[in-house]
Amino acid sequence: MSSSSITEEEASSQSSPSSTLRIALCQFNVTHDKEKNEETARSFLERSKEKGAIMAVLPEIWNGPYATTAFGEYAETLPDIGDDLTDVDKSKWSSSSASRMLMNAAKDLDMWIVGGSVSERVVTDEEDDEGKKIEKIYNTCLVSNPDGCVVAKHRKVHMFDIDVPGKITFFESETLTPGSTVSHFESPYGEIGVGICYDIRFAEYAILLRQKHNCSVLIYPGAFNMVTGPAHWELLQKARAIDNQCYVVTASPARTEEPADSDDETKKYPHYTAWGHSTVISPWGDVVATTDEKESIVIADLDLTRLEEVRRNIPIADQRRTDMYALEDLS
Ligand SMILES: NC(=O)CCC(=O)C(=O)O
Repeated sequence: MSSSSITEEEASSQSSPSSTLRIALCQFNVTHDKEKNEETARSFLERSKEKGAIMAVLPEIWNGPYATTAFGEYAETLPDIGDDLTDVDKSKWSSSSASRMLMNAAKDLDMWIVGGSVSERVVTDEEDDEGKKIEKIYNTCLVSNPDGCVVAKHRKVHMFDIDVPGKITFFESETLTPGSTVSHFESPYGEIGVGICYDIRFAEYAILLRQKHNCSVLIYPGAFNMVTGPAHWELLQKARAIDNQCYVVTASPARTEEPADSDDETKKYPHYTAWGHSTVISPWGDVVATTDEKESIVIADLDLTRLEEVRRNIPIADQRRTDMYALEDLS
């Protein structure tokens, strides 16, 4: 045997995805204090590592308030796919403390991090009537591999623009621009798809991740609310899991109550009450792990052999009537 030969065990681990993925969902209180939020996120990531997680997921908009009027103030210039910590000081995103925290944590802790989302500022080449460059703000998720390198960057595709009179009105598109990529990344656990919160309502997006990009896990950092959370959060996760015979993973901020003190700095932006309940659903539609509204780290072991079993038992992928209907990836 030559010295470059590999054992059968090594060969099988190279040719097929690893079969169990321990994932941690970091559900924590998000405050108005950016620095404090970064410290909290880092400490939840460290605790996830201590619990044996290989991958950790943060919530949607974890570095500041989830409010259309706050997105601009908290926005940062973010790295792109392929960027890592080499020469960060010379990079245009060097002032992004959120990105630095995520990439450093991934490297220090030797973990995959699906970095929830933060608001991203992009200065375009377009100019307004006064010749000033037009800026766009996106709701963006960065995924870092254990080398601290960005392997996916998802800009929320579907804007959370809803009006349920007397209950909840929210228009992300007042300040945010939608992205236009179907986002996924390769990992030792197979291809993993990424969406953000409201994206989970769109079956077509998840179907593309499964059918065109062969994803086994769909991850949605999210922040549902007290109206749609109890009604739709778990059902939507189950629907996407069953439609696509994939694991579906969500991570939400913990629920914080509206502060009573009207002089408080925290009154600067309207309060958004998150539903919480970060969850993992299996390809069969079972709840693998979940929590309530309080701070917690949800740990789940994703058995990837279960995917093959469910797909073999109910072979919808082969039974699809592609002579009757089709879904195209136009992105
Ligand atoms: N942050 C969001 O996209 C919220 C989505 C939501 O609550 C919904 O009902 O959908």
